[in-house]
Amino acid sequence: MNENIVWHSAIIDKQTRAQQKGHKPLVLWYTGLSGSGKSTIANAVEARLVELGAHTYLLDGDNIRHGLNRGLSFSDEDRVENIRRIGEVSKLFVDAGLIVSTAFISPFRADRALAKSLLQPGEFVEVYVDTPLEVCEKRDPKGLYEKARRGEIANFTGISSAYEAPEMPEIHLQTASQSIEQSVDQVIDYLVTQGVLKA
Ligand SMILES: Nc1ncnc2c1ncn2[C@@H]1O[C@H](COP(=O)(O)OS(=O)(=O)O)[C@@H](OP(=O)(O)O)[C@H]1O
Ligand SMILES: Nc1ncnc2c1ncn2[C@@H]1O[C@H](COP(=O)(O)OP(=O)(O)O)[C@@H](O)[C@H]1O
Repeated sequence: MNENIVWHSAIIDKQTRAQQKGHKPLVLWYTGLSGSGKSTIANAVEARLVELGAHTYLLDGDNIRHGLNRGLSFSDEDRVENIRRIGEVSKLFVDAGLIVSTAFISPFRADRALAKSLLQPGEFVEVYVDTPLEVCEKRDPKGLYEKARRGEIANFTGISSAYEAPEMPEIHLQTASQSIEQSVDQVIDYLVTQGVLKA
């Protein structure tokens, strides 16, 4: 880091912005295999949050890889960098007072821990979208599992690249046995219980 770059404190801080918005800022960090339901659930939760008057922003893996993280591959090294940047961007959006949702596979525990370490206690809510590989593969919404099985995609998560499941997620969604609506309710209930939102 350049020693001539000095951190500048702002007059308007996170607390002030949170007060203005009427809810606590935090990140809902969805993690799970491709096709587990991260985007679907994160979008549905965000829609519910907006109905409840919350100020939100959604960072979605596929979209971010078209812009900010264009050029990063699916090697372990590039996934680490992908998630490091998303952690930093999430921190900025939390600082802006928003309820941020991130929908990335984020397969490695150490990288999720790094993202968590950038935030204050309670601001990083790990949402494990726990869907067995067989179910994801059956859904195969983008046809990627079929391609990966044919050997047309290298380093595919769950097949030829590792996924390290969360050990103590704040929210555990089991989409093989619960509907999208039930998952949305579970996330919203958690936020109400934690005093992030008013019921
Ligand atoms: N090799 C390989 N492995 C896994 N996923 C692949 C791969 N190649 C492309 N895709 C598509 O990219 C999406 C995952 O991107 P992420 O940025 O979330 O991945 S990661 O967090 O860096 O591991 C993932 O999107 P989701 O299905 O929404 O998870 C896939 O559509
Ligand atoms: N109970 C469920 N919860 C979440 N998604 C489900 C469920 N049942 C079926 N699906 C479908 O599974 C697919 C999940 O895809 P997506 O949300 O893109 O996952 P991801 O972002 O994790 O890759 C969607 O087509 C969704 O409609």
